[in-house]
Amino acid sequence: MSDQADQPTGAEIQLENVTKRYPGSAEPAVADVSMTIPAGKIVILVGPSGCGKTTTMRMINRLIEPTSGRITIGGEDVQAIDGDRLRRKIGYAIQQAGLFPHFTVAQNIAVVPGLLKWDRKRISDRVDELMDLVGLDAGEFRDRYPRQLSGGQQQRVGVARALAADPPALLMDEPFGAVDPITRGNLQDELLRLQSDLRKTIVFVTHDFDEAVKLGDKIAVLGDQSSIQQYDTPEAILANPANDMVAGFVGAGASLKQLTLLRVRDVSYSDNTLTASAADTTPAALRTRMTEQGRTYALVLDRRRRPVRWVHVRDLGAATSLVTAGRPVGDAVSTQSTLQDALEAILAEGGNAVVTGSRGEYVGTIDIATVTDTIQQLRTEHVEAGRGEA
Ligand SMILES: Nc1ncnc2c1ncn2[C@@H]1O[C@H](COP(=O)(O)OP(=O)(O)OP(=O)(O)O)[C@@H](O)[C@H]1O
Repeated sequence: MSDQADQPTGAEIQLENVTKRYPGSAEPAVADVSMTIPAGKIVILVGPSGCGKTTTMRMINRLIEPTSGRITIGGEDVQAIDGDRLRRKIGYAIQQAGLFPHFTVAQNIAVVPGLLKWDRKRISDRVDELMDLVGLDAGEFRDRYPRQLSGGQQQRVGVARALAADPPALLMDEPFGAVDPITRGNLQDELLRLQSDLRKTIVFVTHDFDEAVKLGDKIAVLGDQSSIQQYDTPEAILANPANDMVAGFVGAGASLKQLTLLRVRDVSYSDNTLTASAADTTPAALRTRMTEQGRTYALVLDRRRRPVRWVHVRDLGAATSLVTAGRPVGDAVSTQSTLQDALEAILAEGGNAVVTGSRGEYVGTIDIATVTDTIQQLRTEHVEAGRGEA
């Protein structure tokens, strides 16, 4: 949780009556859009294909020049900011990372610092610092080329590159659009973790409403020509879509989507599973403990208390070691995971999913009843909120 006293390092962005008319097009791509993007918040632009999300975003860093209207960052008109300063103020990350294929990871991250003519030592230190920040080992990845990285690793480099000059604002255009759903979930979690420290102003474009709900402090649902259909918190949009178009976007299962707003740490998961250390416990000793305590299942942990195997008491009679007894732990969730991720893990595991802490250590288990109770509670709150408004 971020401290209330934390000052955002981000700067407010304002769009005032911004219009973009591409040459030769009868209709503007973006028509008279005004919105305020608060400092230090993540604002998501979501809407159907072709509605003008990318055009709106790119006018902020002047990759596209508006036909009319005004855009300010930290109160300063972007038209008055020269190219170097604009790059220092606004980082940019795009789908498929957009890395230069013939540059190494380090050279890719160093692009903006290089343009800003930082000295070599400062650039090199910054590259190491950023790689660490986005969870890439500098020793291993610094000198690799983009093609030698997975999609998720490329996206991490893209985010590091966007952050290189420590800009107060970041523009992210479907940055996680091209990776598999699991990597995407991890990258989203990491962005939230980064943001809780960095508190940049982030404008994030996506097609995916679930991603918007998970990441956004506020969501702008856009219609044709970037017309703002609703601009509010995810909670408010899910609970009260402003019109049919927004309702269509929210789609079915609004209460399930609310599971992306809650984290495992917010609910009361249980921590009374019987655990045993694989290194120090024999199968026979564990069996005795389980029988004494009337337990059917136990969780085997490694030396660092990370969950490794589920064992049924029946598995232990013939087992020679806890390292191989029972079955491996499948999908685990962390305390930072959303309840939606937890639900998926519970379904995949067919019962309880293990909850781990920040170093992967066992902290508890979560089951389907915890999730259904939470959905029930959210429903009741909404019904009451709806009555309050009527
Ligand atoms: N360079 C251009 N010249 C002419 N028209 C353009 C140009 N770029 C975009 N457009 C048009 O402007 C409209 C908005 O495009 P934009 O890329 O901003 O939408 P988007 O919401 O980001 O779409 P998507 O989600 O498919 O990426 C579309 O109708 C598109 O065809």
